[in-house]
Amino acid sequence: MKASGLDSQLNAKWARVRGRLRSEYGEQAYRSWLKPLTLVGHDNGAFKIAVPTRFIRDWVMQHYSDRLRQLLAGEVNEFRAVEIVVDSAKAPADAEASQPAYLQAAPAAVAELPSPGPGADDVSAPLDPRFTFENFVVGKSNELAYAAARRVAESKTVPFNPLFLYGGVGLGKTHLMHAIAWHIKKAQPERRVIYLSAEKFMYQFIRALRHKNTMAFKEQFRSVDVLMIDDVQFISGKDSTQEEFFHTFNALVDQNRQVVISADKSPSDLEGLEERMRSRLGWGLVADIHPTTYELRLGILQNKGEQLGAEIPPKVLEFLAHKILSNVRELEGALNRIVAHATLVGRPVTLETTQEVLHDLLRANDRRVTIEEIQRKVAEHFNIKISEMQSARRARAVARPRQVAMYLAKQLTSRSLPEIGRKFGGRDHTTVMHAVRKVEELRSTDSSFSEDVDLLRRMLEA
Ligand SMILES: Nc1ncnc2c1ncn2[C@@H]1O[C@H](COP(=O)(O)OP(=O)(O)OP(=O)(O)O)[C@@H](O)[C@H]1O
Repeated sequence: MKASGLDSQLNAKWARVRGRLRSEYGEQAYRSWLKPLTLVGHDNGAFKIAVPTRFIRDWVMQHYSDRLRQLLAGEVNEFRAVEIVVDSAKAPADAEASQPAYLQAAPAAVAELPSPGPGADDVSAPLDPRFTFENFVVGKSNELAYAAARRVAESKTVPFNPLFLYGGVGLGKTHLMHAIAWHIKKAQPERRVIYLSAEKFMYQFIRALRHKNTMAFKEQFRSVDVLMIDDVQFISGKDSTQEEFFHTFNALVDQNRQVVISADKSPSDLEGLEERMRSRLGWGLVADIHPTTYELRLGILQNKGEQLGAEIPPKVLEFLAHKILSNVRELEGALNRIVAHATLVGRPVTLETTQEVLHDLLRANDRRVTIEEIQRKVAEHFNIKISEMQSARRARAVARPRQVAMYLAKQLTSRSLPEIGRKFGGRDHTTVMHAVRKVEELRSTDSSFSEDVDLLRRMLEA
């Protein structure tokens, strides 16, 4: 296979394919996953493409390889196959400087900072023993965050820096951070890990200022191998703490120490944060946790039910997964309540007792949103006529918003697929199912689309 000196015609075709991927998947997905692809060989329709890490290869194979194949086949008549290989030396040379930090080769020197002072463990908040990878249920909405967290925990070097996890309340950010800490403590006990909330970071900093021992404060943080700060939105707007955090962050990243951050919004949406800070936070891997799907909620309930060792009829679990959509914390709370009640009164858990015990929670979770409201908001947002929600037109400009509305109807109401289909011009339930899948797929590959959908959801839930 010819590995170098690809002819200019082929290079132009490859550039076109990359351009298409970029416009189809959006800037963020492109920068994170597709830009690192380098065409290294071509032989009679067989393409060889190099990526710098195994993680990227697996992700590309899973999410983009079909489209990549289609695009290459569209460019080259004799197209036969595409092979993706890992070659760390093949990170695109011209892009080195502008690449996300996690794609750049890790500097060899990691021992320039002094060894951790005795106080490093004091600042770290206690870890919840239940928050491990083993206890984390993975679904579509959290698979990227999970994979990235695992990668950080298992890697001996720094795969991406920082890892920025974000998502709504109670969706598992803290759980994943603790899981990283537990894993590192077990597998690499020599590495010093600090985990704390941004609030606690702020408190420690202010205390150090008051006691005039900011040097010791700085030392504590700057001498760790892995620093994890939870709920970083709390330091936005607090200028001096933000400044200190920024210095600490930079010092650690420059020394190739791992930083993991969580927040309720993406770096670009965090308010009250300085621009340089915002941009630096987004340099590594930004992984969002979406609201849960029904399948994930059911999986979590089954898992948790087993842990509790309680006999809970599957119907009850399905009922809860349908009804409690707010977040995982509330879902767990509901399960604990019905199990506690059953134990106290010495009677088995049934659908009736569940409804009785949880009537307040169920009422709060009852869907107020109607399908009509969803259709109206979505039509407004995409600037199409509301009648297009029922129309038979298939042009993408109307079909996509319609699919988004179907998806939201499934997420935000307790209507069945056939019922939803009927409200969209008498469509079949398989059409609704297809729409839901399509939107989920697009959400995982196109961050701006995903943000649009989240925005609509928030507006409808408000
Ligand atoms: N995928 C999951 N599998 C199992 N448990 C989960 C999952 N996601 C969340 N949980 C559980 O839900 C609860 C809330 O999660 P967690 O505290 O990590 O949320 P969070 O995103 O950090 O929320 P907050 O924004 O309030 O800090 C925890 O008990 C956690 O174990």
